[in-house]
Amino acid sequence: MSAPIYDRVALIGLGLIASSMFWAMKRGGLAGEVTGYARSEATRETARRIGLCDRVCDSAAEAVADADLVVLAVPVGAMGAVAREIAAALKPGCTVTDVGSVKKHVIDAVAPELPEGVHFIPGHPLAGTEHSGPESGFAELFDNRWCLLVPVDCRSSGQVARLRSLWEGMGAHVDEMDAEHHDLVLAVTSHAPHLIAYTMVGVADDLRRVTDSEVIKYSAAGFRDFTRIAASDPTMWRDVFLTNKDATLEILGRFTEELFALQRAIRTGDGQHLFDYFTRTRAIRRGIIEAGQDTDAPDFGRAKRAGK
Ligand SMILES: NC(=O)c1ccc[n+]([C@@H]2O[C@H](COP(=O)([O-])OP(=O)(O)OC[C@H]3O[C@@H](n4cnc5c(N)ncnc54)[C@H](O)[C@@H]3O)[C@@H](O)[C@H]2O)c1
Ligand SMILES: O=C(O)C(=O)C[C@]1(C(=O)O)C=C[C@@H](O)C=C1
Repeated sequence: MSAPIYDRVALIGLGLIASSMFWAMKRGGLAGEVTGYARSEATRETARRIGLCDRVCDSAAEAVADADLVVLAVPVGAMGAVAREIAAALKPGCTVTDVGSVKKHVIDAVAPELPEGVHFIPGHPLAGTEHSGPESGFAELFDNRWCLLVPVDCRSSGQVARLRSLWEGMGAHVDEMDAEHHDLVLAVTSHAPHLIAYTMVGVADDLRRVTDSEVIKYSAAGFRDFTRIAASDPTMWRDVFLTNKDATLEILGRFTEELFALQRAIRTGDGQHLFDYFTRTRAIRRGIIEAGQDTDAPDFGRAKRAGK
């Protein structure tokens, strides 16, 4: 096994993403000692019991002391407070990154808290599940998934390359993007879809109560996916919507317009509108597969190697 990319890594927040990073770093021999901290005593106890982290500390400052890489893996709304808590204990020249689902808010909240000379490189792995907490992580979570890095300071380019190697070592494909673009893209691909899933499950639940039918029991595959997504962590998603407000509202506005147009087509019996719309969306899915852009598709690796 080659030398670790970082001698010392600190994970702040010990939930799904941090625990998956820990197991993935251990799998690849990517980090020397990994320390960890979570705000709740119960989470720290669980982490110690399952061997999550080489050392679980009772304060964030203790966890980051001497770390070459500090990973903020807490809900987006808590990032600023955590940065303030660790700032004085950071090793000069270390890198601080985060894994938050929203980037502009995290940059605005974290960057002003960090001392001069610390490299702040925001990040976001596009991988997750509906589970949360220290016991939900697994080493394979990032395999063949994207991780977006959002560099904010050109003086950090050497450290960006190093962080990129860490994510690649954990199995991810890495791209760089600016924060505003990230937040708009994610509003389309992740945030609005989550809100729609939450809403559909709420609607089905209301219906069940009203009609006493078995809406959820007999749900088909598509709706089952909605219920899985709607089981995601309420704190995390509350924070996502509150901190990516503008982009999410923009996408939801467009979504509502399209929905009304489809609703009208159904009411007026405009089958042509429905057929054309579904033909267009089917072509989009097929185009994604042909371009080798679906990381779940079996031939993704081949398409990437062919430079698509
Ligand atoms: N779950 C996903 O699918 C997913 C995917 C990519 C990125 N993310 C992002 O990763 C981050 C972590 O998400 P997760 O799914 O691992 O969450 P999680 O709920 O599994 O874990 C969050 C951890 O943070 C701790 N925590 C909360 N507030 C804290 C504070 N003030 N100080 C210290 N610790 C604190 C909690 O105790 C918990 O251990 C979030 O910002 C989220 O947006 C999540
Ligand atoms: O698979 C899931 O459960 C997810 O919702 C993961 C998912 C996503 O929307 O794709 C959720 C939030 C993240 O910020 C990144 C990934």
